[in-house]
Amino acid sequence: MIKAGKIRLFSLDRRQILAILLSCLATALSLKIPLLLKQVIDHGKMLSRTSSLGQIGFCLLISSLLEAGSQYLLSLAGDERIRDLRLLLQEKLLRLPWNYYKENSRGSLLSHVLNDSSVVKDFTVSVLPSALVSLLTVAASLGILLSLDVKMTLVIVLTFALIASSAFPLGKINEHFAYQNQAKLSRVSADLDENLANIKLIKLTNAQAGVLQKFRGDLQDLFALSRKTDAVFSVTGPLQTVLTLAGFLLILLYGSQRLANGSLSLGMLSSFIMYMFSIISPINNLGNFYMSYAEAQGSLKAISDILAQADEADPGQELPKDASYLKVRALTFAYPGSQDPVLRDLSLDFKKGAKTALVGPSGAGKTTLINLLTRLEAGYQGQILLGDLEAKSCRLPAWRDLFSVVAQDNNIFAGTVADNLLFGLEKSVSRSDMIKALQVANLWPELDLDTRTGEGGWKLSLGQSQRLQLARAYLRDAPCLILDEATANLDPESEAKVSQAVDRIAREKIVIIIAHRLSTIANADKIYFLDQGQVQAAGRHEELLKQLPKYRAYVEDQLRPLESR
Ligand SMILES: Nc1ncnc2c1ncn2[C@@H]1O[C@H](COP(=O)(O)OP(=O)(O)OP(=O)(O)O)[C@@H](O)[C@H]1O
Repeated sequence: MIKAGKIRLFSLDRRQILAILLSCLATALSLKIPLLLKQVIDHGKMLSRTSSLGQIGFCLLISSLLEAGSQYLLSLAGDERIRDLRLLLQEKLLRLPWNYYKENSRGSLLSHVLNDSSVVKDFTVSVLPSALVSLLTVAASLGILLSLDVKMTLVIVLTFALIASSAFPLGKINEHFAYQNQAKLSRVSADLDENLANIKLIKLTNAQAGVLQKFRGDLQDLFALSRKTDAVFSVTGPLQTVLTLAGFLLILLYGSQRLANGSLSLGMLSSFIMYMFSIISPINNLGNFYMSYAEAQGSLKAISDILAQADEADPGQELPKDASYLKVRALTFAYPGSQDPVLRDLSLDFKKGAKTALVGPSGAGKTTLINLLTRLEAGYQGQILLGDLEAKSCRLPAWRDLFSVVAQDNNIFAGTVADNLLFGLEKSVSRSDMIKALQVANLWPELDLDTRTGEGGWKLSLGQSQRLQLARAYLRDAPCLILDEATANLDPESEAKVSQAVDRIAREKIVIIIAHRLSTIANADKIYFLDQGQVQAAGRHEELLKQLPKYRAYVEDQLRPLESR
């Protein structure tokens, strides 16, 4: 299992080392073949010829088997490596603060988890082992060649030095392209994700043409880059072939001259040519190594950047058993990078068995307050207290267990109604418990446990999706229920069903409602009227109507028909 901070490009596990050893053995056997061939050619005796041919066959067979074993082990190591890397990234992504997701697009994160991990895996389990084996192959071949004939060996080294020097500048160009390619691929992935996530908006605003144009632009950028890479590759291949052939001819010319003056046997020349061919591919591997290394370094950097991010703070203090009183004292908060606080010096009390409504115009800071209470946002001044315990000092999962949130935005995911009910629950829940939850939320028998909800709850009506969230909240049974009322108007029947469900689930709980509907506001035990990040007044609806003209104006504004606002 890979650990964060332990991802290195130059690290080999035991399985990879074994695979490299097998591959080296296979190479050693195959390097013996040209020598055996030399014997077959140079020694006329049939007996020696047959036994050498037999040995060649044996070497071929065993080296193929060893190579197959090595490949299997490396593939297995690769499969494990990519599984572990992706898991590590997903674990990390689940622990990062919520703010991180506001700054980084989902598409590029997807690209890091899927593509970059694959590049890193390829390097560590394929490129690196094969470069090591190549290096050993080249060194061993040159050793054998030197022992056979120094001058011929020097001609071969000279030839390959020539080939390598031509490949190096092309490798440098490719390295530059590899970096750009990763960045552009991540942008394409980000755009694609955004387009799919906003498909409804795209359709309703007829934005297909604009969206397609932007996406085409991204693809065109990627295409332009691929074209350059293709151009370099199309030169690299033939150039290497021509240079290799030229080298081959040089060796053949020099060899035939030596053959003519009797200083080299035909068998020796044949084995030299065979050795030359056997080191072409390892030398190419070594030539491409730097480019793959540069690409893998880019991917590793993207992965390491994610892994180096600080997790959500989780100090570790357990919660008191009595979770009946939530207090906010002198709370001030500004979003990161902003000097202007969106909440200023707020003090509020939320009690068990009471419905507290947060009311106020758009942008007043209601959602921000909820995000601070649930610790999605951090970095506030002042205090958020459960009893006498400060939120910041509590274990984060335990703190989040305090809340069930019924949100306006899409908190339903693709699956069945039952999948959605059970989401995040660790306790075992029977089918009859789930049906009870649907009944409490006024959803039974309207929806069945096996009804499919569609991506983001698209197959459900707004009222159904709210009631399904309420049913989930019922099963979760957290001490504090937070309701962000949908601004979209529900029809009176749905609204009545939702309010009945809330009343059933909210008994004996701290209930906090971001309230938009007059019926909810009027029904609340206490209302905090927020404006510009401050509590303007607190009390029951009738009291606030009398006390605060601004509140009265707000309520009248809420009641006025939309077209006259
Ligand atoms: N991530 C963010 N970064 C910077 N500013 C933000 C961020 N999220 C919200 N804000 C700002 O904080 C202020 C309060 O926003 P908030 O969403 O809490 O208001 P609200 O009362 O819930 O509004 P609404 O009723 O429209 O949902 C707004 O001015 C908003 O622009």
